[in-house]
Amino acid sequence: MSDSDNPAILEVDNLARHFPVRGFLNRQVGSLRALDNVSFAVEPGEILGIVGESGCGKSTLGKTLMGIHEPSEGEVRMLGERIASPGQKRAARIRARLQYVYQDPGASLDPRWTLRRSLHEPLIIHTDWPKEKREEKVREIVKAVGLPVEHLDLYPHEISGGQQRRVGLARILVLGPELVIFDEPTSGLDVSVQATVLRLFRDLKSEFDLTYLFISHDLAVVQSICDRVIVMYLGRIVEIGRTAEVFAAPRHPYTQALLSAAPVIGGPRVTENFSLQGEPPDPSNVPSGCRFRTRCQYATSECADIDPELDDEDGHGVACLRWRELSV
Ligand SMILES: Nc1ncnc2c1ncn2[C@@H]1O[C@H](COP(=O)(O)OP(=O)(O)OP(=O)(O)O)[C@@H](O)[C@H]1O
Repeated sequence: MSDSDNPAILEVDNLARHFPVRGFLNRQVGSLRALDNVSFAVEPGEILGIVGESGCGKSTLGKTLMGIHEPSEGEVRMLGERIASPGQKRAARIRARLQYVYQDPGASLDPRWTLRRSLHEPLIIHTDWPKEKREEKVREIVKAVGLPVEHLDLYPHEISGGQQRRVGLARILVLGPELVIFDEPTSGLDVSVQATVLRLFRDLKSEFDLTYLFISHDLAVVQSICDRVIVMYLGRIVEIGRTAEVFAAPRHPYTQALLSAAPVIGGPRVTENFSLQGEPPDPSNVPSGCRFRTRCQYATSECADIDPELDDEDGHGVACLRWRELSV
C-alpha cells in the first residue's frame, strides 16, 4: 500500500465494523454495517480529510482506528505495527502516539483541577518523568497553544471557552503524538473562530511535525485545510484523492452531488447540477452491488449486481462502475 522507503504512518486494510441489531428478547436479528472494506494509507505530515453525510461511518472509522471499537474485519497498522484487528485489545503502547480529539477538547477538562494539574495528569499516567521534566513539557506546550504560563494556576471556569479548547489540545500534545484524529473539530464554531482554530491546527502541525486525520461534514473547512480527502458513503470509501483534484473534478456521482449542494470555493466541474434525493439507505439493510445506486441517477442493472472496488488512477480513486464513461 505504501512504498517501503517512505512508510505510511497509518495503514488501514479492509477494515469493517458491524454493530449487532437486536430484536425481541435481545436476540441479534441483523447487523448494522457502519464500516465495510475500508482501505487507505495516511502519509507522514499530511492532513487527510474524511467527509460524507451524517451516518456514513466517519466517527466509527475514527473510533475503530483508535481501538475504541474493535474491528469486525481487517486491521490497522501504525508505522508497520498492528494496532487494531478483530479480537485484539487496544494497543496501549501506541496510544500516546495516536490521539483522538473530540468535537470540543476543552469540554473534557475537570472543573475541580487547575490547568496545571489537568496537563500533568496525562504525563503521570503515560510516562515516569519526574515532576520538573513534566512541568517543563507542560510550559512548552502551553506556550505553543498560545496561552500564558501564568494561566496554569487557573481553573477552567476562569478562562474563556476558546482558551479551554486550547488547554484541551495541550492535554493531547503533551504526550507527543505523531498522528492526531480530529472528529468534527470546528462544528458549532462561528466562521471567525473557525479560522482562528484552523490556523492554530496548522501552526501546531508544523511546530510538532504532526499528521492529521480530519473528520468533518464541513466541505469548505476540508477544502481549506486538507491535502487529500476521502469521501464516504454508507460505510464505504467512494472516492479518495488530492483535495484540489477531487473538489475541482469529482469522479463519483455521490461526490458530485455532495459538492454541487455545498458552497465551496470554485465549485465542482459537474455536467449537471443534480442534488441528492432522499436519505441514505438503512445501514442494517444495505443495497446489493453499489450502495449508492438507489440514489444515483446513472445507475444501471449492472450496478445492482457488482459492488465496485476503488479504481485508482494517478492517486485519485473512485468506486463507480461508470465513472470513466460519465467523465468523457
Ligand atoms: N455504538 C453503536 N452501536 C450501534 N450503531 C452504531 C454505533 N455507533 C454508530 N452506529 C451506527 O453506525 C452508523 C455510522 O455512524 P457514525 O456515527 O460513524 O456516522 P457519522 O458519519 O460519524 O455521522 P455523524 O456525522 O452524524 O456523526 C450509523 O448508522 C450509526 O447509527
